[in-house]
Amino acid sequence: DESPEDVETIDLDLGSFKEGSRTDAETLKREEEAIKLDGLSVAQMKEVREKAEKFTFQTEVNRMMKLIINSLYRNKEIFLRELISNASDAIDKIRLLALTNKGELDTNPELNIRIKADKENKILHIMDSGIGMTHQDLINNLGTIAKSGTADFLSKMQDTSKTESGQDLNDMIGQFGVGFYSAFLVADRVVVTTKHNADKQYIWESDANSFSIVEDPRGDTLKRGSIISLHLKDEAQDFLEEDTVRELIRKYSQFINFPILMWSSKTIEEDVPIEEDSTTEESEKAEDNLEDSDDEAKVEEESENVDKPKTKKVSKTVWDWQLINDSKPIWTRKPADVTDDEYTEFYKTLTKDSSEPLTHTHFVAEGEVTFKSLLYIPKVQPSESFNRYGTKADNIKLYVRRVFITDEFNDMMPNYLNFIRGVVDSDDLPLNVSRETLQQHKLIKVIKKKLVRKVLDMIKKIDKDNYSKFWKEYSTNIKLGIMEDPSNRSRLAKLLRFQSSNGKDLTSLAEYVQRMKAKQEHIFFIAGANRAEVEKSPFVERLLSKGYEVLYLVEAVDEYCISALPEFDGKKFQNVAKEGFKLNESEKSKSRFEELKSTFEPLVKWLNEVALKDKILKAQVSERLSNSPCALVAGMFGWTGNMERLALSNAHQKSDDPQRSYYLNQKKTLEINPRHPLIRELLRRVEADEADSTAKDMAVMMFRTATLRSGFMLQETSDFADTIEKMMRQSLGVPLDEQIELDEDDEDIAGDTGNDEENDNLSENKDSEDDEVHDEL
Ligand SMILES: Nc1ncnc2c1ncn2[C@@H]1O[C@H](COP(=O)(O)OP(=O)(O)OP(=O)(O)O)[C@@H](O)[C@H]1O
Repeated sequence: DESPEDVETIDLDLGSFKEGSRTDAETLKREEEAIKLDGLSVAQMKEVREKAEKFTFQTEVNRMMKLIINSLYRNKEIFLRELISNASDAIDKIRLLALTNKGELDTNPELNIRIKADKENKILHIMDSGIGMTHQDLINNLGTIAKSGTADFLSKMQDTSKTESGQDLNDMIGQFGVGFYSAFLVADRVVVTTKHNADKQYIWESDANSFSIVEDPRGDTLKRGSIISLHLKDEAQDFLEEDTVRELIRKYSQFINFPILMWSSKTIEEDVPIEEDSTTEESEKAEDNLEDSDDEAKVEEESENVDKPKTKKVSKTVWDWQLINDSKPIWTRKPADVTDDEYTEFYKTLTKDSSEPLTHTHFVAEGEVTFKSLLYIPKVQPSESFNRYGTKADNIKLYVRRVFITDEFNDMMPNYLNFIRGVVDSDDLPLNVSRETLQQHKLIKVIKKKLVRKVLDMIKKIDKDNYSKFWKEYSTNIKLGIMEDPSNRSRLAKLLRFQSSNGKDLTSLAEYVQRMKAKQEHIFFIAGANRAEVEKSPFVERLLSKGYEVLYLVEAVDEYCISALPEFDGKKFQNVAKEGFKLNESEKSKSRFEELKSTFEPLVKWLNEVALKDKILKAQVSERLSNSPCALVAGMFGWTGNMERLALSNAHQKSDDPQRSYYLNQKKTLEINPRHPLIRELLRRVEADEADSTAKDMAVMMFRTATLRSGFMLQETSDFADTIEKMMRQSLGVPLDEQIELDEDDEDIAGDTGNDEENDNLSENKDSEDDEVHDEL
């Protein structure tokens, strides 16, 4: 329903800028004044400083300032990215307000960001016509840290003792951006002049130790917006150079959606009339306009037409606001016109990630709602992502008709896809409603649904090499998706990869199905802690020896994930550690199996009714075992040993949770291997004498080893150990009744064998069992 080629080009209707259009002398003058704070007379300046209210920074800000000021951070240039990004946010804010109250823009209808270097005074000014700050905003925003990003930054700093080394700090400054305060990377004094529609114009000033605020004695010169004026440190003078600044804007801020203008000089050629007798005067005048001495003045005589006044061409330097960026949003451009580099650079600006993305998709969706979108998959997701799973993530920016609305609709993506970064822009959503109303809008639901489809599509298209990188990073997300998003289950299932008995490489389910044997009906899998364990599990023995492929599910989430997946490509899944296992074999082997079943009927009956009566759900002859004598099989809806292990290690589960104890105490089926000599011997003994006590002991022993081998937790460990020790006595020829030698000193505590200490944490009904131990010994 959508082809990227259809992305149409739309011009920004707000905030567009035509070079050379800013010639209005009065506006320029106003800006000049505002920019030149230092242009205040000495007397004015003194008065301003005396009147100013003094403030101290919040402790956290102080700490951050110290870190920033003293940092050896090399990449100081990011300050410009941060300030431009703040300026852009401020313009976004006023534009958003203007959607519901048009009058807000009247105070200053032009929306742009301007940069001006004042070489003489060593000040770099960053101006915006954004929302501005009220007196209270200045205190709140530029004196405290509110945003989570910065708070995270500080807490990380605290966590890492290594930060003294500088290296980690470097990484962190880069990663977190640190916002406004990064101004102090390059400036020792920062002055913010600002005008908000709801307040007067103020001057905020700080030397990084404290700050002051005062009403601007010049009154309202800005009309609306802010100027951040950086008094550059000696070592940061390079940021006054036009070329340096222009390069930085291109590098970090080329995708800002508002015009960024720079006060720049350029050399133009001008025709200047030559008046016979005033030539010298003219060239002097031209000379006056030239700021640089290397400008040449060329004179061309116009010889042909004598009637026309003679002119000469003069190159001169003129200053004007020059547009630096292409503020047409990248997602509104045709994909064919956007280079890979541009996609990467946009991603970096969007995310502050320093590496390139794994992949992206750029599309326009049509139908019930039309929208354009550009989505990315980062190479890695933050390591703490799963700890914050399900909490809000502001990774998708929503625009309506190129106007930034919010990145706080935190459910634009389902939880399992909240690593996706990008933008969505629709013309079909209403602009003049509150965000809350918008969030409930029915079209938002449609957009969300389509976004998920497009993301899954993008993932499907990742090539083989990159897919393994993707899988390494995001496999758990996809598996959680299977559990959480039934409507996309089959799409997600195609993305799954598992280890398998087929080889070392991961396999997709489709590949598994292709390799299935002719009569094989099920996709076989076993779940466990790791490959080595599941490979040796009794449950896979016979399958493997008969050449069936078994999927090895060795991640914690795997077994839950597959339980949520009823089938793939019409094939049901069979957990080989659970009941219901059948091999679809030839008639001959079927009848042989029936024979075995009847042969072993007496043993099965005896196990069920005598030897293991209270321990197992039932005993039965196994189809799956080949080397092990027996195995313990979970019920169709019960927990396998793997599930049990996971449930017990899950810190969130309470030990008195009724569901948990229900599962833990569920009895399992004991499967016996009719081909195994131990089982055959047991059958022989039981047939000879149902009351054979050794046979009974051995049956209990087999049940317990099967419990362990099948990955379950053994409840009666102490008893188990005692039985083994008893068998050890027998093998070594030590009489069962031979007593433990006692030290003379120990005699008074002879009753205490010390046994319980070893088994303390394992034994559930320790007391009663210890009593038994004493009796036997
Ligand atoms: N040019 C500006 N115009 C209006 N308000 C601004 C401007 N610059 C900063 N602010 C205000 O100061 C606040 C603090 O800015 P800062 O850059 O430290 O953090 P942030 O932008 O909120 O977070 P981050 O930079 O981590 O995205 C901003 O949230 C904003 O309210």
